[in-house]
Amino acid sequence: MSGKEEDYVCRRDTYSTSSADFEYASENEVEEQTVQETLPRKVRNMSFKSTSHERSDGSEGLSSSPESPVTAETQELQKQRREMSPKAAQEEILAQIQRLQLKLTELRDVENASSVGSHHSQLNSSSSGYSLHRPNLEVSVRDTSFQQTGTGESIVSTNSAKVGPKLLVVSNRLPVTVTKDNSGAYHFNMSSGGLVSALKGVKSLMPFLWIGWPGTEIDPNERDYVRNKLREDYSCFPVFITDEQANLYYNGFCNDVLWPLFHYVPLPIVSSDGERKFDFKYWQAYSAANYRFAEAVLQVYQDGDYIWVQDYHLLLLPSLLRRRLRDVKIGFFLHIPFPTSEVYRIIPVRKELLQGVLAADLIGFHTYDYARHFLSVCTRILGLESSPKGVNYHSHFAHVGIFPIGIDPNTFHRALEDSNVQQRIQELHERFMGKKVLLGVDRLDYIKGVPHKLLALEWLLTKYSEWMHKVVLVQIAVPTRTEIEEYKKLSSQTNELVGRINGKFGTVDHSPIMFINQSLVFEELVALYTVADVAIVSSVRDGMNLVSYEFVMCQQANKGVLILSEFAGSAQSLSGAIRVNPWNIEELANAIYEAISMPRREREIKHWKLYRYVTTHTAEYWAKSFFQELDNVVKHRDELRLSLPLLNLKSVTKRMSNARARMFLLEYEGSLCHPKSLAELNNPTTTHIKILTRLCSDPRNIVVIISGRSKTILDNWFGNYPMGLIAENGCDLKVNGGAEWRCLVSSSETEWREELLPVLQYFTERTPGAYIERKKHSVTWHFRDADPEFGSWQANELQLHLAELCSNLPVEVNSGPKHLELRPKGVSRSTTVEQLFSILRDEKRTMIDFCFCLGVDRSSEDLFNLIHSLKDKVTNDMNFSPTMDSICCAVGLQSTNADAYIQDVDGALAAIRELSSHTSTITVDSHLRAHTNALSHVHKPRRRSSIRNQQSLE
Ligand SMILES: O=P(O)(O)OC[C@H]1O[C@H](O[C@H]2O[C@H](CO)[C@@H](O)[C@H](O)[C@H]2O)[C@H](O)[C@@H](O)[C@@H]1O
Ligand SMILES: O=c1ccn([C@@H]2O[C@H](COP(=O)(O)OP(=O)(O)O)[C@@H](O)[C@H]2O)c(=O)[nH]1
Repeated sequence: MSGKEEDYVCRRDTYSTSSADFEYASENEVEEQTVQETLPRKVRNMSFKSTSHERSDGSEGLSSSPESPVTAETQELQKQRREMSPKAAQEEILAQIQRLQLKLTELRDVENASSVGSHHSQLNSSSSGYSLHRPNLEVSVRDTSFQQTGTGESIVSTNSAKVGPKLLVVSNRLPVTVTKDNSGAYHFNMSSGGLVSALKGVKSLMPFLWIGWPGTEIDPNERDYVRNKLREDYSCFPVFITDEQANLYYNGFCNDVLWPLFHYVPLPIVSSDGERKFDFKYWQAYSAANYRFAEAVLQVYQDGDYIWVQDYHLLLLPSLLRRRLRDVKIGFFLHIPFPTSEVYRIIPVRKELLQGVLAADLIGFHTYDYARHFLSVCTRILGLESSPKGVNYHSHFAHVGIFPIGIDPNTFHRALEDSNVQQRIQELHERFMGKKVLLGVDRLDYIKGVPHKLLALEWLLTKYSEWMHKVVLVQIAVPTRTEIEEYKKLSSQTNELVGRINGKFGTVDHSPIMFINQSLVFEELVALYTVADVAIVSSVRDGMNLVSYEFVMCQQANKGVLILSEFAGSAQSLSGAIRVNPWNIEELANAIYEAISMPRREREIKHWKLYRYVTTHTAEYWAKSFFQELDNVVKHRDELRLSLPLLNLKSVTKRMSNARARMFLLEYEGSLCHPKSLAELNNPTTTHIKILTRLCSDPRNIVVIISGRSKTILDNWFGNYPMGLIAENGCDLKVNGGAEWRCLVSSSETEWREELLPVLQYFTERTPGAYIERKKHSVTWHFRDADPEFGSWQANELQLHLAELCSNLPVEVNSGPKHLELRPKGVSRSTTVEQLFSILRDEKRTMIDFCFCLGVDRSSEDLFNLIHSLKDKVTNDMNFSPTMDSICCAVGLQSTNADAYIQDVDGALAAIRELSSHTSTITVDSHLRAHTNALSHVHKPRRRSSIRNQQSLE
């Protein structure tokens, strides 16, 4: 196992995973590996595909699949069973049954897997964050009912009838807190949090199930009871996590790594105990916990269900689900800020997290800024093209949307009508008579800016001393995450400040700060919201901040003023607030002064503005908008898939086998290998040569490689093999097997170079990372290695300049992925392919009756069009059989003229491999020997993996 694999595979004593799901290989590694090589050793040795996992506790987990799945463990297990209690032994047997059941499913799945999806999904499980393939657990997840075992854990039944689709909401915590008292009895308390009320509206649309952690470790023997109770009484489905695991995952990774960084708080490199702050054990626990959640979802998922994943605790979950359920509808909502790329890039596992969430169909944020940062991060960190609508990643479009959450106004209306609340309001009015009440309601979290608020009060009381005995700050500081060092520090710092200010400005009759370091019951909170004159939200970052909304709901009578930090998400919606920068203590103090001195009329106007917003943009509205958008994007996705299906290899090979002369037009960079700006980095690997030479070895096949590189480079790469070559995107052509290149550029004018090169040079000097590739006929300006945003921006500028300059020159500007190309007018890949066909005709070669064309999505449109048009006129052309068949296949899902698509480069390579295996292999060995010799000149120094591949071939 490589060091990399070790990093991602969780410790066996807590949770072990096969690396098929958690392995992240670099592009180069993947490119050089064969399908078999990319699979972990354990899986490679098996006669069937496995994506399964094994947990040491043996419960619920998907099993791993050793070489002899049933017998290898048997002796050891039997021995263990003899030593176990009867109950534990029964549980063990049941877990075994479940494992076998899943294995059966996998075997059936493999049997059915014949499309390219299933082939290249094996490649993809390591090459990308997620891959699209058929659900391995399709049979087992079809059912939502559980068979009671009577003794241990439930096992999943496979045979119940399917009901209509349901919504599965997945969040870290269930809305029900489960506790166990000293007598061993369980208690279930439903919370009335924001998400609970938000989802009320969606509940009316379809059946609903909430999946999450019950907040405590549940004894395995009692899990069935807890699960059934939650399911029946609360529509909840628990994800069981041990306390140790929860500590590492929730406190360690979620709240001590992701939370601070997403809120712009830098990570210290070491904690106070001298441990690394970002420790891989936290990441492993996070991955393992996400995997646990995926298992739980798969147990209750049925085809057609919608899955809505909530928040930063579960960033990996969309990809874990997508791997198993290709067509699943997944929404993801981030409740906290998404930071700028300069902060996000600090996270050591930044790519993995992005790849995880990008498998969702819709990713929602509270504000435009968060969405903008996310898109920018996708471009900068993963090098993906993004638009305001979303990001395309491995042929899956992740839509991005802005959905500011709200609250449930009715909850507050009802509370305010409650006579107990009214009585409490009365009491508080009397208690604070003659004073202005400032209110702060925060968890005692460093993001909430509580010290900022206290310092501002201190400033106010110093500067406007007339208010010294007339204002009181009621600060609710709900203890939170008290095990974490930073929270402990904040708590003592806050206590000190409160003591100092109360000591400085307090009297026997009056303390300026009433500090309540505990959570309040809802009724008390509503009463406080109602009597307050000013609410101060001074967060230094806050995803949204619901407190600001709740205060507004309770201020219909008083028309109090809201002071709101511009760093809270709600500041972007609540324009009736006084918006402040909490870091500017004086500004905050002045805002408090302005608020307590504000005339009623002005307060009324501001309040109505706020009230209108809060009562229309409710939690229910938020949930419904998100859900409707999810439904729309998924419908659109499915329509697109229908119009451009995934390449069906079985059908291609069948159609190919009927043909006597086949043409394979294969674009090289972008289709068969990941594009790089420097040609030297894109040498074909041994795997490429092996596959392509095998394809060429069949006398019925004509293989043509198409590239933008020069003929010298193509000769270096492929010159030793009987392939046709098209260089400089059509400028030079070498017909299969021939030694000579034909030049297809008619104009010999080259003066344009002198005129245009200085312009390219000018932009290159001003675009770090950009470079000019000069070729015989054409020139390419590459910006792949430049800053993605700046590079695109410069490319647009350059294109405008060039377009103007080229209008009277025999050259045209073509824009391609991460490059601009200056090519003589009238020459293109399609014109050259057309020429090739006519050369073949003139040379009276066999009539082509099958053509397979592979190209990168949009940039190959002209080629696909040509093939379609040639196909249309086959009957008039002697070069084609009257029955010529053709398939245009795009690598990527954006092409409009292709007949089918392949997800990515790895999939394309796997597909060509498959096609090559349907050819004669008589001459493959001699070609390979030639390649090995050729490589010894081309590949210096050799990369480790290419040497390894070569050795395995030799
Ligand atoms: O205590 P936790 O379980 O770790 O959760 C912390 C809080 O998370 C949620 O707040 C976040 O979402 C809110 C609604 O979208 C948003 O207003 C806030 O800015 C986010 O931090 C949750 O709503 C809180 O109850 C939790 O305390
Ligand atoms: O004693 C308290 C104080 C606050 N809250 C609730 O906690 C939530 C805080 O949400 P917000 O979005 O403002 O901040 P978060 O704590 O989620 O970061 C609000 O709904 C408050 O009503 C509560 O339940 N008990």
